[in-house]
Amino acid sequence: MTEPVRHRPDAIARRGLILILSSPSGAGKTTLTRAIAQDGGWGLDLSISVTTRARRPSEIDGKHYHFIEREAFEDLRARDDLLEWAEVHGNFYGTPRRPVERVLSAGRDMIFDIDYQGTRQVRAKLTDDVVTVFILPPSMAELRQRLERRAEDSQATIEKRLENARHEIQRWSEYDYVIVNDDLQNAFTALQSILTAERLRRTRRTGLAGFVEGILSEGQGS
Ligand SMILES: Nc1ncnc2c1ncn2[C@@H]1O[C@H](COP(=O)(O)OP(=O)(O)OP(=O)(O)O)[C@@H](O)[C@H]1O
Ligand SMILES: Nc1nc2c(ncn2[C@@H]2O[C@H](COP(=O)(O)O)[C@@H](O)[C@H]2O)c(=O)[nH]1
Repeated sequence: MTEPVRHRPDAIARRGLILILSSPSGAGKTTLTRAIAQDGGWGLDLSISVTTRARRPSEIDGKHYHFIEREAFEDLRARDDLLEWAEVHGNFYGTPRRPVERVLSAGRDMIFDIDYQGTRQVRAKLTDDVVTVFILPPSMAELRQRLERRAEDSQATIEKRLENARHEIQRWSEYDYVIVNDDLQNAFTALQSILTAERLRRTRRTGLAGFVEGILSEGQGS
């Protein structure tokens, strides 16, 4: 008896995607971004931004951000080395272009933690391959508590970020998905579900036609 043919669904080729998380400061996007990127099972590359903001005590240069001077930021912009950039809370932030191009051309996925201005720019450039998620806090009071408990910014910076949060929260409707980060584990599960579903999208799976042909050709011409 001949062995039944076993097609391998995990080998179906697909285009890489960019998963963008945005939120007001303190809603938890960095926590969620890092949790899913550090879980090797998800095979996500994390985009490391450049910023002119001062490093927080817990941050490591090259891991959390590339901390650079304003002049170096202007040089990157002038050379078109940034995929997108924005001024947020009085500092400049940008996504280095080359790592993104490398990851996408290898058919892998990348996760970004960027604001709504950057999200608009990336979406305009890479329309089909961008999935956007907005993280909401359960309340303004909880947002304040999280920023104060995190204790990484001065009180003046926290007040400024809370003021900006009211403006940023109003961008929620520009996003494909919205997660309310009340319980962290629930929010993480929701994020994993979004990634799983988006990876299964027919339009992104360039190898699907070949896979179907393989199934249909079984037993033909033998
Ligand atoms: N569901 C949650 N419940 C309670 N605390 C949380 C939850 N999610 C995140 N936090 C905590 O809230 C704080 C802010 O989270 P995080 O730094 O991820 O926010 P952020 O949106 O990335 O903010 P920023 O834009 O300022 O970097 C952190 O101390 C984090 O541990
Ligand atoms: N447009 C971009 N926004 C970015 C980028 N990297 C981070 N950010 C956003 O800035 C604020 C503040 O971040 P923080 O680390 O200082 O708290 C937050 O909304 C980030 O998402 C970027 O490369 N481009």
